[in-house]
Amino acid sequence: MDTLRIGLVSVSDRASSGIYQDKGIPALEEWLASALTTPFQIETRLIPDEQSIIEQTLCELVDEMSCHLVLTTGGTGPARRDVTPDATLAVADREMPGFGEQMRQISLNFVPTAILSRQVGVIRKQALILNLPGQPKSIKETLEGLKSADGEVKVPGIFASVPYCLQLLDGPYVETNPQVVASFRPKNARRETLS
Ligand SMILES: Nc1ncnc2c1ncn2[C@@H]1O[C@H](COP(=O)(O)OP(=O)(O)OP(=O)(O)O)[C@@H](O)[C@H]1O
Ligand SMILES: Nc1nc2c(c(=O)[nH]1)N[C@H]1C(S)=C(S)[C@@H](COP(=O)(O)O)O[C@H]1N2
Repeated sequence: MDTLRIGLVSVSDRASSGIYQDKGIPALEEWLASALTTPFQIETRLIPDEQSIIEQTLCELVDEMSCHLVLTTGGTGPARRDVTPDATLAVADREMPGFGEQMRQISLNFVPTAILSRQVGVIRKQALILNLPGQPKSIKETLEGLKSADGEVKVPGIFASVPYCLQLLDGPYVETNPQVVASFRPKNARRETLS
């Protein structure tokens, strides 16, 4: 069985030039380690907010590194240099509008400025590419969703739908820790695994 390959792209002028330390990739790595119960490999890239560099990086991760999933963080807002969604759309074969819609829904429970994120989800070849905002805390918020103090899910995180999406793209069978995020797939798509 093919192992899940995940590309992580932190898009930040200041982190990529060393003005501050990048917290995006560590936050993504930490969250994935807590959420995934099936094996995965990671490729990371830290780049500035330059549309051509973002496009090249996404293409390299999907076309050459054969990633099944690419998560970006940063550069989704309205500022002039925020161009991650534009780069993502430019390399997309198809849009998956539900991901952007659901992320903004979730984020509105955390910050009123959630509507300022232009984040998108797209498919390029075999890969699902998702834009997350740049605030490191938004990574957990959008992937995992909103829970009450006793752990009850109030708004499901977008990662609930990622394993089934990857399956529909003929990618590996991915399972998650339900305490972090319960992945959902229709009954006829479920497989017994030895995990
Ligand atoms: N990679 C990162 N590591 C740590 N903190 C980050 C990172 N990216 C963003 N942040 C924080 O989140 C805030 C909002 O993110 P946004 O993507 O809008 O950054 P930005 O102000 O455009 O940053 P930059 O100038 O680095 O591109 C930033 O001001 C910063 O405090
Ligand atoms: N979950 C979550 N979503 C969020 C935020 C956040 O802190 N948490 N910040 C918002 C803000 S303030 C902006 S400007 C947009 C775009 O952020 P970006 O440019 O860092 O991608 O994301 C929004 N979405």
